[in-house]
Amino acid sequence: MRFEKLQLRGLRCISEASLDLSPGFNFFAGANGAGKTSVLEAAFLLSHGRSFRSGARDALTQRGAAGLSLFAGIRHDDQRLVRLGLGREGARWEARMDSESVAIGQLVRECAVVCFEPGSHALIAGGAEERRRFLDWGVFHVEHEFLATWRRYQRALKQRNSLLRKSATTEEALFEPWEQEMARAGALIDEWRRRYLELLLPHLRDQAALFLPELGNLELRYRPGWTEGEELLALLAIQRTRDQARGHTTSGAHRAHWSLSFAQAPEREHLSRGQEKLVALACLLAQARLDAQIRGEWPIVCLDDLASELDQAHQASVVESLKGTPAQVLVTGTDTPGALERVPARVFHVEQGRLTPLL
Ligand SMILES: Nc1ncnc2c1ncn2[C@@H]1O[C@H](COP(=O)(O)OP(=O)(O)OP(=O)(O)O)[C@@H](O)[C@H]1O
Repeated sequence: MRFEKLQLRGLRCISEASLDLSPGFNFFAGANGAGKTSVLEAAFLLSHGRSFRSGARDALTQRGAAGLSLFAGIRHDDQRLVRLGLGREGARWEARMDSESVAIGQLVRECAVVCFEPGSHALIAGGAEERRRFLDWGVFHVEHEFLATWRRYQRALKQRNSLLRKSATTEEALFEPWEQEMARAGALIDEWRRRYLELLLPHLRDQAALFLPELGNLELRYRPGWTEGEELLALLAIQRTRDQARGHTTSGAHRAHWSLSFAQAPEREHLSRGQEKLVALACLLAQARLDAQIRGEWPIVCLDDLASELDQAHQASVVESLKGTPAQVLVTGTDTPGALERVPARVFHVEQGRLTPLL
């Protein structure tokens, strides 16, 4: 899939921009603070319903503007054109698809963007939640029932946590309905996550061998969030008193985690910061390849500030590996990365929130 058109209004320093994008490489060049990352942020908002930057959502809307609005014309590989809109006024978000009002989940399903940006190394260096989010975004795009199941699970978890805090007893009749729901939904989520990671692993190994051959064989470890082989329902009942003392549910799909290790770097601490970034990039591109394999079309790939994140050899190998695919790629940088000089790209000059196509 690709953005044919991307329009931004009132996003950070961008008052108004309308971009006709190339189906291949697009490069956004400009000085620090010019607004390059904001373009990728717009793509990410449409595909995730949130920004990749931390901080208040209010900061997304241009200072002094009443709201922000994003519009994308997405051309799928089967030539279907879908018009997506996402707007925010005050604290309220509104999503539209082909002029109809839709839930954000529906918008996000239509738009798949994989984004490598300076914060991406948190996927490796950060906590389990970052990796769970990455995993769940992938599962969400391939398992249609995932979102509804995940919401059911979250609702039951919230209810159980609230009972743990408010109730003086751990009475079966109070807890059991929510625990049943957590166990049912949790088993499905676990099954989908396992299946997804199994499919992801060969792509991960290929990408890691390309970017980090010196680290040797890659292994993936997954834990469901409760003792392997035990029934979640039984475990929740046993752990009620302990959970009550802690004030929250300590086992379940919300505690799942996965990690990677390499023959030459068995622990995360054995990786340099640059290697962490490369492993994160390998994960993201593996996810893009798996998405393409399952859904039959490549997601859009965004690479923020590529030249300052990776050394030249790795920049070249990223560009080289994407050049051979039908992916639309959006890259930003203060200067054109050497690797991009050898591929045809549409270039946009970005200056103080204004975007001008150059080629
Ligand atoms: N709510 C806002 N209203 C107006 N301007 C904002 C708002 N939030 C951020 N900005 C400004 O918008 C710009 C954001 O730029 P962005 O992060 O997209 O720049 P960039 O070109 O990627 O920069 P760098 O190369 O430094 O990463 C900055 O100049 C910032 O000060």
